[in-house]
Amino acid sequence: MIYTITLNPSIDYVMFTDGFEAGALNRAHTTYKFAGGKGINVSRVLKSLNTESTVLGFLGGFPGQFIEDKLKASDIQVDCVQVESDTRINVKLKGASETEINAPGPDINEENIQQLMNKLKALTSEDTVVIAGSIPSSMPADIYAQIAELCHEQQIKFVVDAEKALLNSVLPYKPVFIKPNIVELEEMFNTTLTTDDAIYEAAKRLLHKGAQMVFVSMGGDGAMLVTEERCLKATVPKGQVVNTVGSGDSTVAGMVAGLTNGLSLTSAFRQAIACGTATAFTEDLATNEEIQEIINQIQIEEL
Ligand SMILES: Nc1ncnc2c1ncn2[C@@H]1O[C@H](COP(=O)(O)OP(=O)(O)O)[C@@H](O)[C@H]1O
Ligand SMILES: O=P(O)(O)OC[C@H]1O[C@](O)(COP(=O)(O)O)[C@@H](O)[C@@H]1O
Repeated sequence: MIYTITLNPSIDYVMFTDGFEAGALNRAHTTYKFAGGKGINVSRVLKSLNTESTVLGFLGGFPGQFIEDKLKASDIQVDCVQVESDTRINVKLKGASETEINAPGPDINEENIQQLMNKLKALTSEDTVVIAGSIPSSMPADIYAQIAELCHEQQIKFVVDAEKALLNSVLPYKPVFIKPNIVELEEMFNTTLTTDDAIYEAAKRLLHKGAQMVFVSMGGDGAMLVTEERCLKATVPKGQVVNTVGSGDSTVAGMVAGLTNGLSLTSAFRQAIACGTATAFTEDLATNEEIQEIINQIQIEEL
């Protein structure tokens, strides 16, 4: 079974305006409320790819209930720890450009953390864990390392999509892959990376620190997948970008589903990119139909 862990889920409140102006009264013409947070998005796209997963993490209050109801309505299994304070609501403003405001998240206490760790202790080498997204400020900064260490000890395959410090903390435990976007990769090395060679070299350094594969997503510029032996570069088709929220998570889902379902590395990577781009071109996360429509337009070259 695939388990996604979202330590800090969110309702994503997406507001489309005709032009967003800071400091002015803006009116939205269309709004959506989505069950969000990185691991949850991964589970939602896995479902579209006909791949089962269970959502783990913390949910609280009416936003937590909304998320649980939405996931269950989509026939996605949920086994979250219930917490006292409210799950956050993140605001995504769509005007001429995209503006996001992500909230810090609820209070999570030691008992809540233990409840989650106990669930993870039941997993085995047959399972895959995806840990993704920020941590509420009330949680210990080494929680990713703690989960990664547990996965390593129990031979559970695991994948990580999070910011710099969290990514760095899991490398010694050998994640199957990590997915920094290009900005996060630059932050990890405190430099700008403007050529394929520079991105490849940075990814290689993360392999040497313990990652089995590094998946660098680059928005409309596609992505690069670096392993010890191979370097694949994906180019995406041009299209109407509608809402890129969840694009990165969609790539993680496409890759995890591909690896789990026995696709070749190239096919898994192509599927991952198709998921990311199909999501960027639609309001919500991509459907299977939208992914299949685009998959043959994804170019993969071996560098
Ligand atoms: N403007 C875009 N045009 C086409 N595809 C996009 C665009 N933005 C994102 N994507 C797709 O989504 C993937 C992940 O996007 P990215 O912005 O790098 O991730 P994250 O959301 O983690 O920052 C990209 O590799 C690409 O496949
Ligand atoms: O946990 P973080 O880093 O605050 O990110 C949470 C946000 O990221 C998302 O999971 C989208 O992530 P991506 O656009 O990187 O795929 C939203 O659903 C959510 O609001």
